[in-house]
Amino acid sequence: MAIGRDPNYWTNPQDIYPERFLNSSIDYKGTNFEYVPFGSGRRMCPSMLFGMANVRLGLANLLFHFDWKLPVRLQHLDLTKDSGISVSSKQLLRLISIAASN
Ligand code: HEM
Repeated sequence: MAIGRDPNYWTNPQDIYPERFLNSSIDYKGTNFEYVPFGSGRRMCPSMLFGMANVRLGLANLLFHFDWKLPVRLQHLDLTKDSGISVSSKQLLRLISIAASN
């Protein structure tokens, strides 16, 4: 089981529910061991800040320039995991982009 999906620490861990992080004290910086996207301790990712800046910059640009829709209902997304060294989805996540009018 992936650390970030342990039901001992997360309510409905398989659900897509980003709001779970609102008003939560859990962050990604390596001291909350139920959520360690960059690892923790002396071997944790040395590029955490660079990585976060790039994720935020890319995401902000995509959200600024496009409106996004799912082709299926959120509940119908197939979240089956692929096997491998890191967690990824077996099915591609397909989205519909609509040029924003800003
Ligand atoms: C969002 C982007 C990134 C994520 C989620 C991420 C995540 C991780 C994770 C989980 C580890 C293993 C930590 C551990 O063993 O405890 C790691 C290690 C590492 N990452 Fe990243 N990383 C990201 C971006 C980057 C970038 C952009 C670079 C380089 C420019 C980088 C360089 C490294 C290096 C060199 C290590 C090995 C550190 C060591 O073993 O001492 N990472 N990263």
